[in-house]
Amino acid sequence: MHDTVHLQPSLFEEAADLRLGPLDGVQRLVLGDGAWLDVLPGWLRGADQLFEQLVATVPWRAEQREMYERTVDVPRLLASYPADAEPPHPVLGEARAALSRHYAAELGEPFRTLGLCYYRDGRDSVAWHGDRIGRGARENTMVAILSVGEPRVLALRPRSGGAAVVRRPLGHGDLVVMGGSCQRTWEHAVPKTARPVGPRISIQFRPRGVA
Ligand SMILES: O=C(O)CCC(=O)C(=O)O
Ligand SMILES: [Fe+2]
Repeated sequence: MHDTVHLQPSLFEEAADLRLGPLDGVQRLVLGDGAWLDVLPGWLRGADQLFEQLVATVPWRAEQREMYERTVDVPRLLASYPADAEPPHPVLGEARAALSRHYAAELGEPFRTLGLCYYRDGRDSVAWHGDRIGRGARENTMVAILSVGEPRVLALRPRSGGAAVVRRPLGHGDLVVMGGSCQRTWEHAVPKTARPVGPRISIQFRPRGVA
């Protein structure tokens, strides 16, 4: 008689599969009006695995808001982790620490909070906005975004108008950092799309008081 053998990846193997690369390959795109965008494709190896774990373990929140006297669903799922909260996965704590080290001199303070957005399909989106609820409305700051799952386009456009729209597909462990005056002088969005796209999770790292 044979025993059934269940082949399960060990915790060690899972941890080894998930790895952040060095940040020294980051490339800066000068957007104009004092804004810039740093990009590093594939910063996190094993990002698809992290995507699956976050889908399963994060307490996702569906929100609604009032619009023109109607209540509408916010078209994405959300989760937020304040400065003193444990991130939903240890590798995200490592990512925050690595970003804080890399940008210490330029940012002058560490990244603190985590915000997560889960775009289930092409109908999920975020409309044009700047992260201007907090200090980003008045001061230069940074918002770093790690993307896992399937790529979605992050679009950026200057508030001053003009045709210049930057479009970056982000997924599978890609990193971008919006910096300088980006939250004041530019807007960003993840547009809806009719193309068949897979699900994506965006993990945003922000300093205290930036939202
Ligand atoms: O999904 C993204 O990468 C952008 C999310 C975003 O702009 C926000 O939550 O403020
Ligand atoms: Fe934003």
